[in-house]
Amino acid sequence: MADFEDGAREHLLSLNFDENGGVNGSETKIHVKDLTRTIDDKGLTILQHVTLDIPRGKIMGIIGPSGSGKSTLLRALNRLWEPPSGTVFLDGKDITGVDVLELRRKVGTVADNVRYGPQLKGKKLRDDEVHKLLTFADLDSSFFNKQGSELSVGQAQRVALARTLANEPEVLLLDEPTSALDPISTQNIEDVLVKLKNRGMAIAMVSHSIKQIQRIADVVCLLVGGEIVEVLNSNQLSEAMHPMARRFLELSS
Ligand SMILES: Nc1ncnc2c1ncn2[C@@H]1O[C@H](COP(=O)(O)OP(=O)(O)OP(=O)(O)O)[C@@H](O)[C@H]1O
Repeated sequence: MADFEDGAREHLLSLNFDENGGVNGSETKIHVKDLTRTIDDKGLTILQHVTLDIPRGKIMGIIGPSGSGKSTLLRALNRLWEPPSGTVFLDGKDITGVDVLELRRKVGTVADNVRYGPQLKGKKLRDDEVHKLLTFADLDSSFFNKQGSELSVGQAQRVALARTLANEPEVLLLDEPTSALDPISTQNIEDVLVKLKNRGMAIAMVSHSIKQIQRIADVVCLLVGGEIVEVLNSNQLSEAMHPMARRFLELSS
């Protein structure tokens, strides 16, 4: 990253991650088992029997058409809704048995808007740590004192990322994290995500950009109509069999 402070990267990467922390391809961080979500009064099924492993030290891209259940799936992973059937395990432990605040600290979601602006001070970080986290999210220190209403959508996305990282999560859930960013900021954030996964973080990222998935995801999961229809290594995307995956690939080339 061009204007990246060395100290900022070191600070964040020295937070809670395993110092031996290389990539461990096969270790499952989150295991989703037979998750279904229905909205009974509307007769809607949003997720159907979803079973999935989200590995530690990797980026899992989640793709699929609009309304296919991608965000709903992400939100189940830190109990933003409680599944009526199915189980989510974090490090092998059923998340319904984990204190919900502790769970959300470990499994951080980057909200797509920041209504209350940067309030990192409240997290008992020193000012210099706050500045470093903002820098890490490709923002300069002037954002420290800005209100949410003063932020552009893209700035708000980056502030949300900084706020989430301040909690030192072990799992990062990202719902179209760069949808409002210019290509340079997008690249900077992608660089950060790759560094975080290389230090052992498990990252699940919904993205409508196949090119972004090809750039930074290790594994790709395709959701169609609330069902997982294909899981592939991202470098094998061109071998995808499902017609929706093929169509996505065609349109993004
Ligand atoms: N609480 C709810 N009540 C009724 N329908 C819901 C509810 N939450 C989600 N839905 C519906 O479930 C489906 C899946 O929504 P979701 O936001 O998970 O899709 P998505 O794949 O993330 O879509 P997009 O790519 O457009 O963001 C949509 O049809 C949505 O309208």
